[in-house]
Amino acid sequence: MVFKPKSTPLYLSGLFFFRNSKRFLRTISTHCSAKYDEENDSNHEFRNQQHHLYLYKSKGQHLLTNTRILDAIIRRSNIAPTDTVLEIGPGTGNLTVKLLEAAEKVVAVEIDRRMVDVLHKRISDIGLQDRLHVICNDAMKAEFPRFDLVVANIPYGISSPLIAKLVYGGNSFRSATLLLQKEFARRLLAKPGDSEFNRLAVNVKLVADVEFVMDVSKREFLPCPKVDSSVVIIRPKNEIPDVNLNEWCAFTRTCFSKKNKTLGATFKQKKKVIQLLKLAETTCSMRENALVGHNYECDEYNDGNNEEEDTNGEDSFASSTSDLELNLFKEKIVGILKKGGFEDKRPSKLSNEELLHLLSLFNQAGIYFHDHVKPNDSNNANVDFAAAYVS
Ligand SMILES: C[S@@+](CC[C@H](N)C(=O)[O-])C[C@H]1O[C@@H](n2cnc3c(N)ncnc32)[C@H](O)[C@@H]1O
Repeated sequence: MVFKPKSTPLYLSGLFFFRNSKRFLRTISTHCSAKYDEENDSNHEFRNQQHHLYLYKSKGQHLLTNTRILDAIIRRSNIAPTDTVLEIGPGTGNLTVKLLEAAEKVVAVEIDRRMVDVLHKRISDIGLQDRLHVICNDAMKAEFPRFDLVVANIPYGISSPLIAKLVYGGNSFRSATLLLQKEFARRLLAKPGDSEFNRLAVNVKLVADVEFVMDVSKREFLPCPKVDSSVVIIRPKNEIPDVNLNEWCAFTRTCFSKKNKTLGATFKQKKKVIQLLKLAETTCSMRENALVGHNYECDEYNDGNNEEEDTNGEDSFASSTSDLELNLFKEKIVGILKKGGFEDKRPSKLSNEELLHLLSLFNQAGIYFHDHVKPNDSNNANVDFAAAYVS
């Protein structure tokens, strides 16, 4: 039987309706004319003309409408009836309704006030408003209350910083089931030696395990995006290696700055040698000051992670440093790489254990990558999670 769309306009609530038939979904999608109005809208908005609802591409507003997939996400998330679930980007609430059926409470963080209004109305209509707490804010700025799990179809534009915020931001939770752009999910799941292996995977793997759940076709969203998606589950590890996380993130940033170059080539660059020498001297003087009880402020130094900001400081530092000093320091670096057998290795082929070993060799030799390393700074209390992600 072929579904024939009614000629009457589809109301906003049409975006809530679930159908298992893909044919129906495609028909709905065409019929509701959530269309990409490129001629009239240079801001690339999707425009639902009948309902005056604009779905912003820039906010990643692609609503997941297939019940079968929503149910599979809920099933794989292992939600207990006592759980508080954090949902980032609830939109009109297709997933939120199902989360509320499975969990005790849902905390939803949504940036778009119009979506929040629609969500409140929808959840009140089914009488579940007491168990929903909505925070109308940017998920990257919001402070998350306590939660047990994350389950979300997130806006893909914030995938990297959001994952860094979750796994490095000091929250304690069991797992995060996330719908991500397929290519991004592949990068997150990549292993050493895979062509997609990168710093994001390395940083996430240090503190969490990532499991692939399923691919989701772009046809399951309204309006249809250009890319396919995948669901993954991220589970924070119970035990993480004893390493300063800020130091680790700065180290992997250096190693993967040219991920297909050998570590020897990366570390021998003059700019890198100057940067590390400056950090080594800073750290050394910080330690000396700490020993005599001084309070030190490092405002005059950059964090070593922003290469552009570093340039000025390094120029003046370089001009006050002799070539001999620089060469000696470069030899020290190369000696460490050789000692560990890393000089000809490429970072994209190294396991986290190997990278941790190299970092410990550097640190033992007084070479640091993050400029706030203090003698006993091992509790990682203030991890700069923003430094952990790759844009
Ligand atoms: C892909 S849609 C998902 C909607 C809904 N969860 C679903 O599956 O149908 C992403 C949602 O995230 C919201 N959003 C976009 N950027 C955000 C941000 N920085 N913080 C919080 N929410 C955001 C959008 O307004 C949109 O409602």
